[in-house]
This record gives sequence, structure tokens and C-alpha cells, in this order.
Amino acid sequence: MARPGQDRRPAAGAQVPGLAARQAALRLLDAVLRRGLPLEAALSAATAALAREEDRGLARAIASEVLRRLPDLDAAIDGATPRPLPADAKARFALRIALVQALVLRTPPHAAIATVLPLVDGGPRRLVHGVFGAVMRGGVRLAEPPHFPAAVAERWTRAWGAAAVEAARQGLAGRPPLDLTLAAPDAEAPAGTALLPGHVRLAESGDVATLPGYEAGAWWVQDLAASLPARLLGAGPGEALDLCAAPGGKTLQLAAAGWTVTAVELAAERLARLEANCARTGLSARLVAADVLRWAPPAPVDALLLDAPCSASGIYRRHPDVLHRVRPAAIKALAETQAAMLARAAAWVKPGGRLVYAVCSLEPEEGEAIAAGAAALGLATLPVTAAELPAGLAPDGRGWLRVPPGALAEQGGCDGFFVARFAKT
Ligand SMILES: C[S@@+](CC[C@H](N)C(=O)[O-])C[C@H]1O[C@@H](n2cnc3c(N)ncnc32)[C@H](O)[C@@H]1O
Repeated sequence: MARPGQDRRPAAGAQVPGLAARQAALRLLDAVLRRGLPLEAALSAATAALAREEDRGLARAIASEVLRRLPDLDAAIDGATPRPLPADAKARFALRIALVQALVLRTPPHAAIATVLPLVDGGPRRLVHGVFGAVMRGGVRLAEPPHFPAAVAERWTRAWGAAAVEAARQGLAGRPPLDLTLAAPDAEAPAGTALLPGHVRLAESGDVATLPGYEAGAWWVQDLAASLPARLLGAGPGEALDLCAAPGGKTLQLAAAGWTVTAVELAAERLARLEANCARTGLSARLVAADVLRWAPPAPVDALLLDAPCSASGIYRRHPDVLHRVRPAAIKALAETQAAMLARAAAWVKPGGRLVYAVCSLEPEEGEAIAAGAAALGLATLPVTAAELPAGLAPDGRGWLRVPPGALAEQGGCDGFFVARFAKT
């Protein structure tokens, strides 16, 4: 590794190999951390200039790994600077990208810094070079498992306790397992562990399209916790509404369980994914592109699933960007939308019919607080029972299901969720 002061710049105009992928990683981090966009939503614009799939993958891997390890990377940077760099300083972004490569992604240190220095050309090159060298010479090792951002750790400790938050850190350490939901109990599927009937868990994900049963549409990828809301609605026959339905894991479950499903979704491109998923699995649903806050069904239904748009803080293992984007003001605004959706949905269920409310959120404001308003809408809790859940999960004292951070850690973990089931009175 070149020492600080030995800054060997390529000739003006020369392109450093691998630079374009790091520039794209910087754009991705800027989109998430400065503009609050989801990583997935920023991907196509941030990587548009990259011709090779390999480079797009590298840019995404660097950005994801920075987001997974951000507090620990920043602690290493702050430990090597006399005065902390501002949170949004380009030098800090460049150092995060260089250090995550050298310390996590096994990029040789000289290559990690050489591909990052051009990001700060005309700016604090010497500083970035010097801090990188100091961290590497200091033999810093990043915490394993990684730490949550302080605001998230505080929020979740207040809601779910320190032990749950500590267990949840494991979810940031490695790749989560891959969960499959089977279209039928005897569907063709790869060998794995079943934590519930109709479920298979694989330790490795790899290319899902090559796994047995994929071509035949015998299963779809869906986290174990995400499969619980549709399971808890029970089996048809009857008319079921799936509100906020795309990409459609729960629509497919409802169709496979014998319901005649109408799936309602606002985002046209996401509805197209739902349509493709129906085509691959041979399961059918009536698809409606509409805003649940404006649309209404022609007649009340027997069963309704509302998987409301939410902070998605429960999916932090696969999408660590949520840890940095979700702020109290956004949670409050989402909770208002969720309450408005539940109020409309409650009116669309026949007396005696069932309604399941679900969010992949670890924020009580989006879960328990919304369910607490259901009684005023003519919805009586139909308590979830332990027998309906995988071993290790249990309903709370009100008969609702809270899947807290760190749940099922010993079995490989699962997404954080809230699910409540009601009967229309
Ligand atoms: C949590 S995701 C749904 C996941 C889906 N139920 C599944 O199992 O695959 C929430 C969905 O709600 C959609 N959405 C957000 N606001 C909406 C609205 N006002 N009306 C209908 N859909 C909406 C989003 O586009 C997103 O696809």
C-alpha cells in the first residue's frame, strides 16, 4: 500500500480500472443516505453508466456492505481523524467505500484506495489517503456482528428490549437463509428445513431459477414471517381481497388456499411482477391497478388481507438501507396512511368475514397502535394461536402476532413483522 504522501496519481485523463463501479457505489450511497431513497429504487439510475453486469453487482455489493456496517466504519474513520468529518462529507463517503472493500470485501488495500481516490479529485485526496492508511496500519477490525445505528438501537431497545436488539445484530452478520413457500404440500422443491407445513428453508440462495421446481412454478421465494399473514387468513372457498398486493407472495398463497382473489396494487410496474408470478405458478387472481385510498370493491368479501405500505424496517437483513432511511416523521406519516387504509378495508368485509392486517415493520406505531384502533371499526380480534405459528414464535397477550427483531435467530432468523387477525362484527 502506498503511504500517505506517496499519492501516485494516474496521468490526467487516464481511467483507473474499476473506478466506474466505485463512482456508482458513491451515487447509490448518496441516494440512500442523503436523499432517503431505497437502495433498490436508486439502482437503475446509479448504475446506468456501467455496461457490465459484474460492475453493477460490485457497485451494489459495496453500497450494501457499507449500509450494513455504517456505524462501525464511521467509528473506524472517527478514530483516525483529529476532528470528526461531517456526516455528509465526500471524504467520509470515499473512506467508507475504501474501507469496506479492504476490511470486508477482501479487496487488496492498494486497490481499495487507488479506486477511491479519484472520487475526491480536486478535493481532500491527501486526507482520505492519510486516514485510510492510519486505519489500515492500526489493524482495525470491524465489529462482528455489526452494530445498528444508535437511533435504531435506541428505538428498538425501547420497544422490544436490549436482548432482542442484541440477537437481531446477528441478522446483519451474514446472508439470511432463503425461504420458499410451496404452492401445494407435495410440490416439487429443493431439500431443506421445514419450519411450517408448505415451507422450505435453504441455507444458501444461489441462482433460484436453477432450483428444482422453479420452472414448474411449484414454489416462490418469501420470508417465513411474510408467509404468516396469508396463512392466518385461512383457506377458501370464497371471495378474498388482497390489498397492496405486489409482488404477490401473499396473493399466490391465497389463490393456492382456494380463495377467489382480487389483488389491488397502486404501482403498475409492481403489478406487472405480480402478473408474471401468477403466470409462472399457474395460480390466478383478478388484478386491479388502483389506489386503496380511492378504490372500493363492488361488494363486501369473505376475507381481506391488508399488507399495508410501511417503513419496512423488519426487512433490514436483506435491505440494510432501511436502517438509515426510516425516521420518526416518516413512521408517523405511514401510520396515518395505515389507519386510513384499515378504516376503508374494514367496511369491505361481510359480517362474520375475516380481515388480517400486516406490516413488515418493527415499529409499534405501525403495528400494535393501528390494531388498537380496529375495535372502533367493527373488527373483533380473532386471536392467533401458538399452534398456527412456527416453534419459537408466540402471540402476545391480545392475540396479535409480533415477530420482534432477532426472532428465530437460532434457526437463521426471519423478517420482523406485525400481524393481527379480526372478525367483522
Ligand atoms: C408491503 S408491500 C406489499 C407486499 C405484497 N403484499 C406481497 O406479499 O408481495 C406494499 C405494497 O403496497 C403498495 N401500495 C402503496 N400504497 C398503495 C395504495 N395507496 N394503494 C394500493 N397499493 C399501494 C406498494 O406499491 C407495495 O407494492
